[in-house]
Amino acid sequence: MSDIAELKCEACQAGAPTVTDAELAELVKQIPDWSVEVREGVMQLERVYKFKNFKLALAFSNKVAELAEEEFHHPSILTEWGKTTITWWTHAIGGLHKNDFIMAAKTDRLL
Ligand SMILES: C[C@H](O)[C@H](O)[C@H]1CNC2=NC(N)=NC(=O)C2=N1
Repeated sequence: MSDIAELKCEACQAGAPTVTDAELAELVKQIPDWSVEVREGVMQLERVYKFKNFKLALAFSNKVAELAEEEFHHPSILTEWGKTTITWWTHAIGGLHKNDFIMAAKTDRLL
């Protein structure tokens, strides 16, 4: 499979399908450091990035925020001392769209 970090997010509206189980199984292979979580019935992608202090964690959070604005797809970003937790899902469809996997792969590239 080609590198999904090279793809752009596509427009996604309510009614678009969430990824199928087969698609999920293929896509997660490209983002091995991410875990799939289910919160209140909503499937999400999550990764915790570790840093040496708060300032470095915040700098990374800000880079992710810039990426989110570029692609107009936005994560949950939790900045703490020494770590940033990024969570991707697609609010409009209450689950995972290919966009979320693209953004997870792009987030990894910001490190
Ligand atoms: C109005 C606008 O299209 C929506 O709020 C966009 C913006 N960013 C988004 N980000 C994410 N992660 N999911 C969405 O459904 C989403 N929708």
